Amino acid sequence: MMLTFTVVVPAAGIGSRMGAACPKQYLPLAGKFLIEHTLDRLLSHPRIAQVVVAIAPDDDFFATLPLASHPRVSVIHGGTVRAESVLNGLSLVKTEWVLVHDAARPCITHHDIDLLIHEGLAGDGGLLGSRVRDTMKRSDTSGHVVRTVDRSDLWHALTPQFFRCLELQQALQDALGRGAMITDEASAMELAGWRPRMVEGRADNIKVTRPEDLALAALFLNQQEKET
Ligand SMILES: Nc1ccn([C@@H]2O[C@H](COP(=O)(O)OP(=O)(O)OP(=O)(O)O)[C@@H](O)[C@H]2O)c(=O)n1
Ligand SMILES: C[C@](O)(CO)[C@H](O)COP(=O)(O)O
Repeated sequence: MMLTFTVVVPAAGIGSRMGAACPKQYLPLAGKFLIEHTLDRLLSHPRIAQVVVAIAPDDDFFATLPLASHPRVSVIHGGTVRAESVLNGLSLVKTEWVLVHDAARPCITHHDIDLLIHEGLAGDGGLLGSRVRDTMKRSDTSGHVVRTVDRSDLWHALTPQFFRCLELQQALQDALGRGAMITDEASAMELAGWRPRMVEGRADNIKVTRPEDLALAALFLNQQEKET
């Protein structure tokens, strides 16, 4: 019997760095809304049984999308920070393992999802990442370079991130309770003493964050279509 999973999609952000008139997940991208690309990629994966989308309490747009009535899509209200949105989403998860994937990452591929599941199941779970390619610098508060940082084991943390649901719930609750700075699920799991696996994924699995990212995401989506 093939193990299937739920994906929690945090989609309750406002996209402040995008500076658009609407939250970035609802910006047009390659013929549909950004979030529709992300959800289509997830729902078309054979091992994804359910997608739980965490939307902002005042989001009345998601309900207008055809995907809102998809039988394998559930909706819940997100929180004021991403970790709260994820935690709310986890309350609807019925599978032992859960993936968490940003709504703002539409270029995720099935191959990378398969890689993450395979590696994550062998241990405490894991996350997709891409190795840093540039020379890395640390600056001081005045914006002057302080020193060059050894990049040999530095990664960009991506999503999906993949963990046992109960362990992730506990780790997020503990981290939020301690007021810890949690920007991804792995940081909560690390704080709880787990050792998430870093799984090298595609660097085109970008998070659409700033205006210039939209054209890049369109290019990557188009390129990926040609690869299939
Ligand atoms: N309270 C929040 C904040 C963010 N997110 C989601 O987390 C993902 C990654 O966060 P980010 O790229 O930072 O999105 P925003 O918070 O919307 O962007 P910004 O920081 O520029 O406002 C996004 O899909 C976003 O919708 C969420 O569900 N709940
Ligand atoms: C989870 C994440 O995509 C990992 O890189 C990222 O932390 C989410 O974006 P944010 O700007 O940190 O909310």
